[in-house]
Amino acid sequence: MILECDIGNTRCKWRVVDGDQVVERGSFALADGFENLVLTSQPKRVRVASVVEGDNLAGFTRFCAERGFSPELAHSTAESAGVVSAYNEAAKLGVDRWLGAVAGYKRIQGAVLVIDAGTALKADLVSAAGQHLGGYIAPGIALMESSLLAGTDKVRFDRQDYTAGVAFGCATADAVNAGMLAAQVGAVAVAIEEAKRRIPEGFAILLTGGDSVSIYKALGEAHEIEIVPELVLDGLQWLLP
Ligand SMILES: Nc1ncnc2c1ncn2[C@@H]1O[C@H](COP(=O)(O)OP(=O)(O)O)[C@@H](O)[C@H]1O
Ligand SMILES: CC(C)(COP(=O)(O)O)[C@@H](O)C(=O)NCCC(=O)O
Ligand SMILES: [K+]
Repeated sequence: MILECDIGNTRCKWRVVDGDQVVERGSFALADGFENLVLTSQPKRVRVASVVEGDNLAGFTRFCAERGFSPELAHSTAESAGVVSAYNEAAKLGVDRWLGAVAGYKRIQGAVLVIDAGTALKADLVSAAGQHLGGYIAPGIALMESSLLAGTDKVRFDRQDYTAGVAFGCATADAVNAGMLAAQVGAVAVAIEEAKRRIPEGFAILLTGGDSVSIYKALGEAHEIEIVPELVLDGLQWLLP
């Protein structure tokens, strides 16, 4: 059995796999600490994707040390499992993006656009030949909200008090939430247009990350998109076989 962890800037998503069976899974906010990762199974290996480091990984290091785990950390490389990085400095590509690109390419076995809506909104395009063609990094919904709050005096509202969707808002909460969602959906729509320009023959679109469902709903039915909640975790088997 293997414990797999996807440690993002906001949340840790984890599961224990036994071959291709998922034995247990969970997620928690990083700020709440790794005492929230409660295992009932006894994994022998730990594979990790982390985009945080230093003090922010201290809780995870302690979690592993207390259980005698020697975690194996995935890294972005110039080539993995038939996918070639677009980055000149391949190690600088976020490992979550690299895992998503590799897992997406393996899943589709062809050209794929991977959208990951987490702390940041990411897009990554891979060609049918496995060439990564680069991508986007933009603030995600929660980062947009915190930057609006930090940079203004009067954008203040009750977090609960809004209607979901991109309809024009007639109160601050609605205007902000619709505007942020529109920005996400707009970036995804432009990513799809840019991907069409690069790969006119066509490509699959995969969507993952904590905000994937709200973006999926707001995108409408113009695009055929598959939501794959654990795409980053799926990539670990290819980088750390
Ligand atoms: N249960 C939840 N707790 C916190 N955030 C959630 C939850 N479900 C969805 N979200 C949304 O998902 C985002 C985090 O997505 P995620 O893919 O886990 O990010 P990251 O990998 O960057 O930590 C949050 O900003 C929030 O908008
Ligand atoms: C862009 C990211 C911050 C996204 O992190 P996340 O939203 O998953 O928490 C992460 O992929 C990262 O740290 N990337 C390094 C820069 C790059 O990919 O070019
Ligand atoms: K992530």
